[in-house]
Amino acid sequence: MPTRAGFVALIGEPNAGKSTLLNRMVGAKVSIVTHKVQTTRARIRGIAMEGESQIVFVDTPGLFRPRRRLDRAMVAAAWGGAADADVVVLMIEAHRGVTPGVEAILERLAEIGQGRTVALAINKIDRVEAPVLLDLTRDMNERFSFEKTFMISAEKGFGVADLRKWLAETVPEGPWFYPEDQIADMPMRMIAAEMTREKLTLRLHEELPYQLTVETEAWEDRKDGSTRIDQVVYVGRDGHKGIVLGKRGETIKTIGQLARAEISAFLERPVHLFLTVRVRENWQDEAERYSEMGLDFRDGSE
Ligand SMILES: Nc1nc2c(ncn2[C@@H]2O[C@H](COP(=O)(O)OP(=O)(O)OP(=O)(O)O)[C@@H](O)[C@H]2O)c(=O)[nH]1
Repeated sequence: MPTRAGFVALIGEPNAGKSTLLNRMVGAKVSIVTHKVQTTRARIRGIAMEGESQIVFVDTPGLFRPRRRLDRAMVAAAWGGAADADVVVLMIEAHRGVTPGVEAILERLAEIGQGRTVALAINKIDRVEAPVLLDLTRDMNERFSFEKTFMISAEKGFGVADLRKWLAETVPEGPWFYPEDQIADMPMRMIAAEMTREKLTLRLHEELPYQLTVETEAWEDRKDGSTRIDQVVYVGRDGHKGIVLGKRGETIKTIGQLARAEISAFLERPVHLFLTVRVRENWQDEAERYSEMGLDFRDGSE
C-alpha cells in the first residue's frame, strides 16, 4: 500500500474540545510534540500514525481569539495554517449549536475552504439528544458543503476512531514528513530551538530572513534546578544579522525574553537562555541537512 501524509488543521471555538480530540488521536507516544514544534507555516500539535498514513495536526494560533496586540500579519499567518492544510476539520459543540463564533468561522471558511477538503466534527454528543443532533447536522450542512460530518465525543471516545480512519484515507498519497522513530522522541533541544524560531517568525514576519534557522548548541541542567540553554540563530547573509539583532540589540533581546518564558513553561523549570546570531556559509548544504531532519521541509519547495 502506498504511504500517505498530510496536514490537518483542527479549527473551532475555544473550548470546543480540540485538545481533547488531539490527545485521543495522537496518543501518548508522540505527546512530546503536541506542544509547539513548528514548521515554517504552522505549529505542529501532534502527529498520528494510522496504517500507512501520517497525519500531522497543525495549530492555528490566535485564530479565533485575537488578542489586542495581534496584528493583521499574524492573523493572516494563523489562517495560513488552515489554508495550507490538506484537510480542515471544523469542530463545534453539539449543545451550543451555531453560535456567533461558529458563524464567523463559517464565513472565513467560505473564503479559504474553496477547493479544500473540509469536514465537520460535532463534539460533545453525549450532551444532547438525537433530534437536536440531526437538526444541527442539517443546519450546518446547509451553511457549508462539508465533505463529511462526524458525530463524536472526544472525551468519551465515541466516533474518534472513525474520524481518524477517514483522515488517514483522505490525506494525499506521498512520503511521510517525519520518520516514525523520530516522532517518538523529538529531542528537547530541537523543540526549544523551534520555540525561539517561532518568536522570531512572529516578531519579524515579512522581514524574516529567508534562510534562518535556530540551533541549540549547549544544554545544561544545573544542580539548582535551572537550565542553561545556548542557541545560535543562523542567517544566510551578513546583512540579515542586523534585522535579527535590531536597534541596539533590542529585537533579539525581546525575542530571547519571549522564548525563555515559553521554554521555561514547557520544561517547568527556570531557564537561562543565551542567543547568538551568526552567519552561516555553505547554506545550501545546511538547508538540506535540516530537511533531512524533518524540519523546515517546506523551505525552498514552494
Ligand atoms: N461532555 C463533554 N465534554 C467534552 C468533550 N470533549 C471535550 N470536553 C470538555 O470540553 C472542555 C474543553 O476541551 P478542550 O479540549 O480543552 O477544548 P479546546 O478546543 O482545546 O479549547 P482551547 O484550548 O481553549 O481552544 C474540557 O473541559 C473538556 O473536558 C465531550 O465529548 N463531551
